[in-house]
Amino acid sequence: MVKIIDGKALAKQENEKTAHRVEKLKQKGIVPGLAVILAGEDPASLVYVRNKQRKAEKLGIYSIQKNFPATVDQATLLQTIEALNDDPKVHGILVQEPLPKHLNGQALVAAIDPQKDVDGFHPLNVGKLYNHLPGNYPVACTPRGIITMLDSLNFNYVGAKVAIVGRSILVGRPMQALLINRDATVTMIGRQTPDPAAIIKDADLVIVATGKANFLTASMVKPGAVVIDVGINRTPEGKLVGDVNFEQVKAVASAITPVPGGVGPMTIASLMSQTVDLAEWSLENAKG
Ligand SMILES: NC(=O)C1=CN([C@@H]2O[C@H](COP(=O)(O)OP(=O)(O)OC[C@H]3O[C@@H](n4cnc5c(N)ncnc54)[C@H](OP(=O)(O)O)[C@@H]3O)[C@@H](O)[C@H]2O)C=CC1
Ligand SMILES: Nc1nc(=O)c2c([nH]1)NC[C@@H]1CN(c3ccc(C(=O)N[C@@H](CCC(=O)O)C(=O)O)cc3)C=[N+]21
Ligand SMILES: [Mg+2]
Repeated sequence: MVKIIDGKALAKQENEKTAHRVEKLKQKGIVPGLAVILAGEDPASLVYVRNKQRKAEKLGIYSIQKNFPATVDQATLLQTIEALNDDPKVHGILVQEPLPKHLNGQALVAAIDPQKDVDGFHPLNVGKLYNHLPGNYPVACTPRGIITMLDSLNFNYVGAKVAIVGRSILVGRPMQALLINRDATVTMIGRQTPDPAAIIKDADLVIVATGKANFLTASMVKPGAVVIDVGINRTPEGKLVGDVNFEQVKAVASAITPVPGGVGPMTIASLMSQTVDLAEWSLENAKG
């Protein structure tokens, strides 16, 4: 029997812990704060923004939303980031991806104080993760949430063959780092990869983050593999679907995440807990 990995239930568990940690910080006079910068109207970003606003409010996290039209210029966004870097009420800053093409997203992320980089996208934090350095630093929320899901299955990382489809800074690359740091053998797949089907068919764990509905079909998957679906796509009818043909693949996989109710809620839970991490670390730094 296939196990449907319940992202909503796992997220609820994590959110309860987060709410408790928020309470403890409040007793010390600190309210964890999260600032989100959005330029334009990417549909997946709008889903994300709506859900995390709601969750932050529920958990007692102070949240600020900075919305700009798609025509906003780089200097305005840089000024916004600098003001948030200097705002003591803000512990986490996030710039929504994707950004309109005329903007330099890398430069914006590099302008975020690395200690407020709640997405873990700043080059300093990416470098720490990639080098498997010890210590406290933020890591990308979606891969962090996926690790929580895999841990819940007692997934055996050591020696596991993993195929990751998609190589973005948001998902694929940090996912690769977290998995190689756990001694998995990871193959990255992009548009130019020759014979991706053969690589995927050999994998014990398949993680799909392409933004292409129905990318992964049953015949591509090794029987008993674990399948993680990161994709968020809207059908013409307005339904939310992932990158995996869920009905087909669940007949072959040993465990699979649904969309909605899989990776998405875990991403939000990771974002909330990491906002609290940053607030706690800033308190430790202030003491030390
Ligand atoms: N549920 C959640 O919490 C989150 C969901 N998402 C969703 O996940 C999806 C991916 O997002 P993101 O990582 O930002 O995506 P990007 O659009 O930045 O990257 C897509 C990646 O997929 C690869 N790709 C696309 N088509 C194919 C193909 N046919 N064969 C092989 N590789 C392909 C691209 O390859 P190449 O590099 O060669 O161009 C690229 O690396 C989106 O639907 C997004 O909305 C994203 C973040 C969080
Ligand atoms: N800097 C940055 N960091 C991100 O992590 C980031 C981003 N930009 N841009 C957009 C993508 C997309 N993303 C989602 C997170 C949660 C849901 C989510 O809550 N999904 C619910 C949707 C439920 C519903 O509302 O129907 C689910 O899958 O169950 C969706 C999408 C994060 N992203
Ligand atoms: Mg400053």
